Amino acid sequence: MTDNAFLEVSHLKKYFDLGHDRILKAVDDVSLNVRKGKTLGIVGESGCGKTTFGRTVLGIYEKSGGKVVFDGKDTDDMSEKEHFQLKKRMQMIFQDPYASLNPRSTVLDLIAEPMDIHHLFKHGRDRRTRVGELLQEVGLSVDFLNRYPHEFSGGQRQRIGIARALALRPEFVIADEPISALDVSVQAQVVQLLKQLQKEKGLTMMFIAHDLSMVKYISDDVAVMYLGHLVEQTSSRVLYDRPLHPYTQALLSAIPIPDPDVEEKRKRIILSGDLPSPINPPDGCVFRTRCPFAMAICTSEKPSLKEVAEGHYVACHLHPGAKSGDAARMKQVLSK
Ligand SMILES: Nc1ncnc2c1ncn2[C@@H]1O[C@H](COP(=O)(O)OP(=O)(O)OP(=O)(O)O)[C@@H](O)[C@H]1O
Repeated sequence: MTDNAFLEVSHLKKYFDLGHDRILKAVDDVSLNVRKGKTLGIVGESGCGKTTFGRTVLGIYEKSGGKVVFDGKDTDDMSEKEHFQLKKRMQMIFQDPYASLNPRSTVLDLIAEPMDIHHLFKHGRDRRTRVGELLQEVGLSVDFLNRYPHEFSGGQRQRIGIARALALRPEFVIADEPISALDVSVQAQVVQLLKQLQKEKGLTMMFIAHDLSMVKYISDDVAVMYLGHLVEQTSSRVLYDRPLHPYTQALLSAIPIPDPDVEEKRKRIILSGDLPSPINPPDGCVFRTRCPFAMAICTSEKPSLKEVAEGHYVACHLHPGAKSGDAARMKQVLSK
């Protein structure tokens, strides 16, 4: 999709075998790229497969199909040594900092653990100095080295989680809903910190979230997922100015606007029904059962992801080459 891709994912699948002939298609045929040194936001409702996608990309889950190319190298062609190195180069920041930090370990041991696994230090003094540096990078005091996770607030714990993820100087970081467990007042601070660290270190990042306003702030590009499928991907600016997929339009129309005049005038798209089960997804387009514009073709044919404008990819039968009747119909529904 893009020339300067750091991560290239093609046709990635992750199916969970639930037994009794039941297969849950958590990620189904997702292709996308993350540009080097940029942040890709991944958005979609709870259960659409964002976390599974991130974990499968990192190799935490074994993929059921497809390809992951990291910095030009197919992960399937890597040697054991390269895989071990890869674990250093890719890191994850988790949603719930409390659950992901061992309550019996000190901050020093928690942050040093990934470095200990890779035997980075000969002397305890160097280990302490490096952890102190990391604490300062995430805005925490070096005085916290000997304290335990329960002594910290949610925002501080997430900073410890970020320091731990950065300990091995990764090139690629997946932040999986890093702010959803935090108070609204500290969410912006943590996002601001991630944005600053990403810029300073030239990190390539994937930011998984369902809060579209924060995604807009931090992401260069955004990918929208629905029921294990990628439905739209483009730059953050274009996605928010000109969303093309009806699902993206619905997600965006649900963000509250602080100005009451604008809020009153704008059209909200309310999706009917719940997210269908990924064990038994709809035939054809997976979104068709909730789509206000569904047509006959949406039942019989799965739309493929197509580039409708430069760098703007959509999987929807209304695009591209939508017949004038379809476009008019879309306008009509939107103006109701
Ligand atoms: N280990 C697993 N075994 C079986 N099913 C799973 C497993 N992990 C996830 N799933 C299922 O895969 C689907 C996608 O889940 P996933 O957690 O990836 O979605 P999500 O978009 O990240 O949601 P959330 O925002 O709630 O974390 C869901 O139906 C979920 O129940």
